[in-house]
Amino acid sequence: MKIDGVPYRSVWVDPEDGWSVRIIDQTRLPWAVEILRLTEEKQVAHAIKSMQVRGAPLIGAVAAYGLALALRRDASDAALEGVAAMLGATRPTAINLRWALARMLDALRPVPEARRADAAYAAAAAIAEDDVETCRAIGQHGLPLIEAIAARKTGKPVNILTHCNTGWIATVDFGTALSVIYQAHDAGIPLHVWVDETRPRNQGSALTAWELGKHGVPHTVVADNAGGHLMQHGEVDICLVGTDRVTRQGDVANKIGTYLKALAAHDNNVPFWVALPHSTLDMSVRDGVREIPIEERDAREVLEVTGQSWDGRVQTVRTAAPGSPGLNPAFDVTPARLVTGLITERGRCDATEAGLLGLYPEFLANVAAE
Ligand SMILES: CSC[C@H]1O[C@H](OP(=O)(O)O)[C@H](O)[C@@H]1O
Repeated sequence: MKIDGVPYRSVWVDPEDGWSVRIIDQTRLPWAVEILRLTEEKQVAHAIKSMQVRGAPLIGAVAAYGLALALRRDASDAALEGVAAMLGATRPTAINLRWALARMLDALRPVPEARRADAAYAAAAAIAEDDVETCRAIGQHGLPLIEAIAARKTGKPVNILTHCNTGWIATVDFGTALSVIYQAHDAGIPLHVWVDETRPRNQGSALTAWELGKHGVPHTVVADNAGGHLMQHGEVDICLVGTDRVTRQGDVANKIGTYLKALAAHDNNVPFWVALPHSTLDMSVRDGVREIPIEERDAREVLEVTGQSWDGRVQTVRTAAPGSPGLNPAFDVTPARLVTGLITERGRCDATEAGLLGLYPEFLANVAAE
């Protein structure tokens, strides 16, 4: 996607040296576009843990490049396995991280050490390119949903509510739920996006609002707790969100607060659609509420907030009463019964095992083997 007319991806190999890895530091957005140069796997691990890069598909792609960086220095079996395990432990909920590292290990274990680094860069690039094409396709398969609503609204904008950030900076490019929004906007469909601020890290107000503004998409930032009210008053035509892991029965792990939005949507008969690439599927898990590990982040993210002061300085201030403890679960799980449907790169389906197997029959073998 473009930043002020200049095309960017959210991760890339530096063309100057051909091996270091470039990322946009998302903790500096929307106040500054700062490009970081990563040269070793520890920097990649920090970037993922600190959310300099975040977003389920993106952290998988960046971890893949982190493994390639490590293998430049040490391509031994021990290094391969050890660095993959270290990077895989950075964040527990998004299955894309494990998916990408498993794909890298499958590709690299058979390769002789002398050729492993080159093979790792090729495998990481393949993951990145797969994500770009996958996210583009997600947008295409979601577009008919917006077109159908637009047809009923006779020229009035389609009102879409989204949670967290599922845009091009949550993926290698295009995004997932936002890929649908971008394609509908670019197709000339009048639309408006309610952007959940998405406490506590404000991925909505800081990242989604920034992305949509750069692309000229009409939007309004709202408090997370406003969504139910908007739905009660007919101000939301559809909810479109991303996900960090979808289980075999269609349960959806996503940013904390998604479950509450889904409950409000269900109560107000608002369609609740979830966009995901194949790398977000976890067919090894059935009951998401019981089985998906929920990342618990530093409570300071809840007790404090980072923003820009009137004199332009980016500061972090405490908003909670001094001395009060906090709790910071970063994700929740929306049961499949609250999900209207899933939008994937292969098409749309019900949030059910049958729906997913219809789009991904290759997983049938796994299920049958159980
Ligand atoms: C395109 S999926 C993005 C997904 O990841 C986000 O989590 P985080 O910002 O903590 O990495 C959020 O759950 C989004 O829906």
